[in-house]
Amino acid sequence: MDTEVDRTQMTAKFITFEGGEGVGKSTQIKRLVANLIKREIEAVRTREPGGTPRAEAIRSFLLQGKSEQWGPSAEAILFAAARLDHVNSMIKPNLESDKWVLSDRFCDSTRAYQGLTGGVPDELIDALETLALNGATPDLTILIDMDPELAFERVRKRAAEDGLNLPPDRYEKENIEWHRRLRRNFLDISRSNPERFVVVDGTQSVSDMESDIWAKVSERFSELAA
Ligand SMILES: Nc1ncnc2c1ncn2[C@@H]1O[C@H](COP(=O)(O)OP(=O)(O)O)[C@@H](O)[C@H]1O
Ligand SMILES: Cc1cn([C@H]2C[C@H](O)[C@@H](COP(=O)(O)OP(=O)(O)O)O2)c(=O)[nH]c1=O
Repeated sequence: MDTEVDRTQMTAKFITFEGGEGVGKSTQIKRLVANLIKREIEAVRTREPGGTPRAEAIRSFLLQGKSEQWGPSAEAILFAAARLDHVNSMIKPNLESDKWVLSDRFCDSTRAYQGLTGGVPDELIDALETLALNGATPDLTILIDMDPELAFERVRKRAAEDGLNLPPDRYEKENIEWHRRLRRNFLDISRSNPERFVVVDGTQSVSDMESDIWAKVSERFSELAA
C-alpha cells in the first residue's frame, strides 16, 4: 500500500455520485465534468466498479452475476479489491497531479448494496472501507434520490427507444421492494454523513438537476464561486 497523502494540502477535489440504478448519475457526472472544464478546471470522470483495467476485469465478473453464489460478503470483498486498485492507480495519481476526480459510484454503494441492503455486517464494511480507500475519502458525495420505480421506467423507455432488450445485470433483477429499501439505506448513509453529502431530487429535468448540482458544488467549494 502506498503512503497516505495529506489531502487537506490539495486543491483538486474528489467528488462521488451515488444512488440507485437509472437515477441519472452518468448523465449528471458528464455535465459536471463539462461545467468544471468550462471554468478551466481539469477534471476526469471514472466509475465503479471499474476505472482501471484490473478493476474492470472484476466488474465483468461481478455484474454478469458470476459472483452471486459466493454471497454478499465475498462480493463486498471483490468490490473492495477493485476499489483499492482504482484508488491507488487512478484516483490518487490524478488528485496528486491536481485534476479533480468525479466517480460514478464509490464506497457508499458497497455500504448500501452489500451492507445495509445485502446484510453484510458493518464491521466487515468498515474494515474494507479503511483498506480500500487508503485515505481517499470523497470531499463531496452527491446522492441522487428518487423512487426506483420511476427510475426503472426511464431506463426501460430508453432501452425500448434504442431497440435494446438487454438482460438485467446483477442487481437490476432484485424486486422493487429491495430497491425501495436500497433507497432508504442511501438516505440513511447521507444523514449519518451530513458534512460530506448533498441530496439531489432525481425527478427534476436533466437541465434543472444540472443547475441544482452546480449550485450545490459551487457553494461547497469556494474556488468555484464566480
Ligand atoms: N432528469 C432526467 N429526466 C428524464 N430522464 C433522464 C434524466 N436523467 C437521465 N435520464 C435518462 O434515464 C436513463 C438513466 O440515466 P443514467 O444517467 O444512465 O442513470 P444512472 O447512471 O444513474 O444509471 C437514461 O436513459 C437517461 O437518458
Ligand atoms: C460500486 C458498487 C456497485 N454496485 C452495484 C450497483 C449497480 O447495480 C452495479 C453497477 O452497475 P452500473 O451499470 O455501473 O450502475 P448503474 O446501474 O447505476 O448505471 O453494481 C454494488 O453493488 N456495490 C458497489 O460497491
